[in-house]
Amino acid sequence: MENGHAKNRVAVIGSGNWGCVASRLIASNTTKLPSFYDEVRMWVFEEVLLTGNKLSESINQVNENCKYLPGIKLGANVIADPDLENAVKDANMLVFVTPHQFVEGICKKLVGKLRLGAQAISLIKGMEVKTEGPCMISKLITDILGINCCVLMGANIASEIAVEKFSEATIGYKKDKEVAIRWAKLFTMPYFLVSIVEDIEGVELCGTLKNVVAIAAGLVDGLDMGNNTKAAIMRIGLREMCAFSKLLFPSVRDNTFFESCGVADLITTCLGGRNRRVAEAFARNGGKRFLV
Ligand SMILES: NC(=O)C1=CN([C@@H]2O[C@H](COP(=O)(O)OP(=O)(O)OC[C@H]3O[C@@H](n4cnc5c(N)ncnc54)[C@H](O)[C@@H]3O)[C@@H](O)[C@H]2O)C=CC1
Ligand SMILES: O=C(CO)COP(=O)(O)O
Repeated sequence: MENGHAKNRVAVIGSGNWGCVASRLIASNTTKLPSFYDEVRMWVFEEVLLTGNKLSESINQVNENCKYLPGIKLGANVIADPDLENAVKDANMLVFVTPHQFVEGICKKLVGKLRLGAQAISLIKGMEVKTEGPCMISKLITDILGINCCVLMGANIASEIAVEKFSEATIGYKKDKEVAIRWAKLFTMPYFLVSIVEDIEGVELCGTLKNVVAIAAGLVDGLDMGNNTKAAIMRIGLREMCAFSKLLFPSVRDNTFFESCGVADLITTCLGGRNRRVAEAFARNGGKRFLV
């Protein structure tokens, strides 16, 4: 019990590289925090592995996601569940961490299936671009499901956090600070420090737009243009991220760009992210498509 409230139960929607690492972080904390049930249900988009086994069954057998995060134990209290409705039905704290293009479909399947008073957080870096204009993923979740949704973004290359190398993250929230603090408690570890800022749009736009800059940085690498050019791309990119964010949401704060979600995520993704790697490979391949 915390402040007279019932215990919290967490479900994670997504089980890719970051989804598994986030589940591992959360599961480590739920066993220590009395205000949370230990068990963390992790929804798995079911796939059949080359061995013929189902991914969800394999995760539960070896406590590892051999496809998206091989070699890392998730914690015995992480239960993989391929049934979306079953995975979320008892949870009051929902963590969305899938590639952005699947969120709308997932949310539509969950309408009317959630616990009353459920809260969400999105770890998804991306946005939906609709004919009416761009729509942030947290807003999509709120609009479809009618629930409050925070965001967690930051310099968070999942494979590094999986082996407990130090990093920071930023939670963006709208008005409800108490809920943001509850999310921060759930994610914080000695090697994963989380701050909260009341600028949900700023935080989420940082996590989305830095990917565009990282693609440019990867092209610079692929064309062997050097570190000075890459630094210039990052500096100009950060300035453009800030200007574009304020054009979309005038409430976005300058300080947000100095949090982990801003300049730090921009740097780590331009150095080591998958967006950078794909762009470098594209440039080295003479600008032609290639198989990964
Ligand atoms: N990997 C990383 O280092 C980080 C990733 N992120 C963000 O987290 C989000 C999720 O990325 P990852 O966990 O890395 O995923 P991933 O890129 O490792 O894996 C893709 C996931 O999508 C699932 N999937 C495939 N088809 C699907 C469908 N039709 N419906 C639903 N799910 C389907 C796969 O089963 C797999 O779980 C993305 O928005 C990414 O930008 C954020 C921070 C770090
Ligand atoms: O968001 C990330 C690090 O914070 C990971 O970026 P990539 O998806 O480009 O690997």
